[in-house]
Amino acid sequence: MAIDTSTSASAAPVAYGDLLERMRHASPLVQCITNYVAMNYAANILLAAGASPAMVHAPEEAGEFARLADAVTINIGTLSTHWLEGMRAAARTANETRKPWVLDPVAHFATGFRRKAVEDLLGLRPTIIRGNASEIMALAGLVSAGRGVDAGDSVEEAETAALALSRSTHAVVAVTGASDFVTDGSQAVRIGGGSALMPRVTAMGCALTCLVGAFAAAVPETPFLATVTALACFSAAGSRAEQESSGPGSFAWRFTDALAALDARALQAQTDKVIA
Ligand SMILES: Nc1ncnc2c1ncn2[C@@H]1O[C@H](COP(=O)(O)OP(=O)(O)O)[C@@H](O)[C@H]1O
Ligand SMILES: Cc1ncsc1CCOP(=O)(O)O
Ligand SMILES: [Mg+2]
Repeated sequence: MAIDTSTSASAAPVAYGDLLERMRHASPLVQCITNYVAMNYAANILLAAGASPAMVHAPEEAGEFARLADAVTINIGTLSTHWLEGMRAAARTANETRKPWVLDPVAHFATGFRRKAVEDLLGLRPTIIRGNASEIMALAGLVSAGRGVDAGDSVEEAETAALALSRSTHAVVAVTGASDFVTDGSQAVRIGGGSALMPRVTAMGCALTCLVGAFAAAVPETPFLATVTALACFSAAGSRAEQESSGPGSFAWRFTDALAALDARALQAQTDKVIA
């Protein structure tokens, strides 16, 4: 299947900086159903970016809370039956109330329980799917080299799978890694930049999924550009944070600071450099 990047977002100049300002102005309430590993980091990343996170997953309230939220993000990283019920309830409410919801299928290929959970969640029609290359390849039915939460495949190897997955689910699909790939089934962009230290900090991808939710809420008319903008913010903050980091520990907090300090002009400069 051919991948057409000639209709990419870069064909007409996109004001990514304005989309960042819109997100900050709206400060969307994002209901993040994420894993125990990611909860604290992801909440701090959303606050740094200018959104408002709420980690609400219990089945007794997740559906009700989704009525208040501007977007929902669902991540199966530390899954249990109880959590899955909450995820389904929140996704259903998001659909009923026409709000975007984002799926992060962490290591969904690893066990039968995860595979079944993701099948159920895909049936609830996510607006956006964000995963690493191994997760996206396996979701499209290909053999992947992934074993756990970290990718074993390259983004380039996952591009065709991402396109097929987007066409079959009608979701925007984002594959992340050394460079990222985003498609809505008819257009696609690649995003470079970031830092090799990013995969050495746990929950970076999970936090990014939550930020994708924030942009999807603030830019509802185009989940594709909302996703690209969230990924571009990570690219810019990653490149900046790397400059003064001495390892994954200092990188993690410098990244939070860099995301908070990122302004429209710096984001626009980064996108001019790294989006193709
Ligand atoms: N080698 C790398 N170089 C630059 N950025 C990277 C690299 N690996 C991952 N990233 C970035 O880290 C973030 C999380 O992506 P990824 O590591 O693929 O997710 P996950 O944590 O779900 O496996 C994304 O913004 C991605 O662009
Ligand atoms: C280590 C780990 N184990 C279960 S979820 C999780 C976090 C994964 O985070 P990410 O997908 O962002 O690397
Ligand atoms: Mg992940």
